[in-house]
Amino acid sequence: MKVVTGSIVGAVTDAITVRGLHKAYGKHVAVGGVDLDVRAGEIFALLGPNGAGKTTTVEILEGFRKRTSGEVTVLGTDPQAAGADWRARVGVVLQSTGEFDDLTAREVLQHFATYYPSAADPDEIIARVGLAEHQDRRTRRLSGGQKRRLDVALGIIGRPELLFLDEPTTGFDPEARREFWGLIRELAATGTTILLTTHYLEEAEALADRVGVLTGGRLIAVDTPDRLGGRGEGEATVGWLGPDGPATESTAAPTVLVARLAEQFGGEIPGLTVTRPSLEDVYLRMIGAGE
Ligand SMILES: Nc1ncnc2c1ncn2[C@@H]1O[C@H](COP(=O)(O)OP(=O)(O)OP(=O)(O)O)[C@@H](O)[C@H]1O
Repeated sequence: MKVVTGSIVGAVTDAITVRGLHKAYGKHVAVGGVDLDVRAGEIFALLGPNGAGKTTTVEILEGFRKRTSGEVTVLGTDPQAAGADWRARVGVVLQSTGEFDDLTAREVLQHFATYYPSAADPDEIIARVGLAEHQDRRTRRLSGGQKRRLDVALGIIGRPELLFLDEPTTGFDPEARREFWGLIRELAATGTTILLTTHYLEEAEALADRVGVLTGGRLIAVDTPDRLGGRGEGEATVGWLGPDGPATESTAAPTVLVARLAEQFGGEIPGLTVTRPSLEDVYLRMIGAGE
């Protein structure tokens, strides 16, 4: 039997389709009309300040919260009405760590593997998340970062088609974060769709095919990290070391300026830099404007 994993728009299959999503907690509108498509196989990062509505949106997509109104399709099904078969196709890594205290990482994974119809080999998953050395340690004795890896392992043990990661690398050291990014890229390369929320702009830049910026319950932009907010098209800043010290100039035509400077200096321009706004620059500008 052919498994249909989402709605088909043109030639692109969508793992997630959201139209006019609203969620209110009493009088407080947490999500105020979000439209979103996440394509099958892509890594999509949802960015936004505290309280923007990311967790609410993601938990509605995961089937953990009920929406007030709007249409949501995840892997071809409305999560609010989905059953165990659908749940087995979706992996979830929540913000808070589960506590299994006296069980070892290996035992926890072996236990959770029994819940899925086609679970991965727990030993392979332990190795993939970099917990092989600590697999026989009681989980209460794992460090914060190691617990987070176990959370990720639990999210992928069922071989999900779609993986939700809520702030996956909070508390990771830089090396662990880079390793984790490698793991996420590997999962995406083998066809897993990934929706992650993060407060780390460099994480979104390193991983995401597309990013969405949510603020005040509204999605104000969706684009590739290098194009978000007109990044790459706007002015660049050219810096160099002039006779009177460091100099900078913002220009829409940096190549022309560099050529002129090269002529002035008769060759190499001392201390030359050409920079565009970082993802963080455009993100901060956007959420500032959205407030
Ligand atoms: N169960 C709830 N009851 C009432 N209000 C809630 C509830 N959950 C969230 N909210 C409110 O809804 C808004 C959106 O919260 P949400 O947790 O979705 O934001 P977030 O973008 O995930 O924030 P963070 O980055 O801090 O995790 C906030 O104003 C929050 O206070």
